[in-house]
Amino acid sequence: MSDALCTLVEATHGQRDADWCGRKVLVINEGWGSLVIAYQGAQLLHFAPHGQQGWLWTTPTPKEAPDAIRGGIPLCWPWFGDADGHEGPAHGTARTAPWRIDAVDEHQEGVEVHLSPEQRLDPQLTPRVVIQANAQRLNIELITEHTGDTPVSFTQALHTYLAVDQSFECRISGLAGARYLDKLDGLREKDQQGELGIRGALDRIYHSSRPLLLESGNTTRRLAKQGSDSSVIWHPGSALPGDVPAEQAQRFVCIEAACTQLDRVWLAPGSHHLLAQHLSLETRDS
Ligand SMILES: O=P(O)(O)OC[C@H]1O[C@H](O)[C@H](O)[C@@H](O)[C@@H]1O
Repeated sequence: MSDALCTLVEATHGQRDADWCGRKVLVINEGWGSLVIAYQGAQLLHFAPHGQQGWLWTTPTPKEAPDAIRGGIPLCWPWFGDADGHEGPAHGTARTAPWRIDAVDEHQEGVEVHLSPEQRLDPQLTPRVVIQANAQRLNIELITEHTGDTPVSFTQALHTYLAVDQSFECRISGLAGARYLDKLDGLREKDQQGELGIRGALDRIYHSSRPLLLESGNTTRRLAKQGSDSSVIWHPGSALPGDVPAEQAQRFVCIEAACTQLDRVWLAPGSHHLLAQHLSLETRDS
């Protein structure tokens, strides 16, 4: 966890709003653990069960608000990747928009937080987010309701940045045999041979709905998902974006639960779609 986020969490007992790098954030620090959510983009920036290191990575040097924050779980909505015929930035408008917190339901074992955008982000689609956290797991749901009149399709992602010891020593299992589009090779279609070891720059869209295991050092994390047939794996390698300091280059890997050009979501008026990612620690007998 970045020093500034760490200081915020340590200075919090219970729940409060605070400022992080010019952005309003909700900080919760309870017996079960801690989390930090930015009102910008409904972006979860930090989650840790009590006594554990943070599970997510967030840059200590974000661009100025309201530019997108690199880290935690950015929402790519209502499109993933390039503007895809829309007018607007890569990965959509949700991650830079102001959101409001509709409810914080705290209980002995954990917390559930509900968020919705302050303004309409799409003419027909309305998103909301539910984050559930406790000492064992983190669940995030991005629910899209069709509140318009005509069928519409969209793409999206929960663009999760996982904190790791050494990016280029990580292994991701659960993708063996899956087809993928290699974004670093002109979107060529390829087959994953064996398990995936991250050893350099990687930008791939796997056609897969399976749960994945991320092994980093002595820790194995399980990432399951719902409502998603695309798993995006991304690390920039040595071509670091400007908001990633060199010493942080090996501290993260992105494993994204997505709906992409491989599995666009079609919604009829009055229907909804639920995209979810579930993170937990893998133990030997689980
Ligand atoms: O820099 P961003 O807009 O946050 O995008 C970061 C990355 O997100 C995804 O993982 C895409 O597959 C990548 O192509 C992109 O570079």
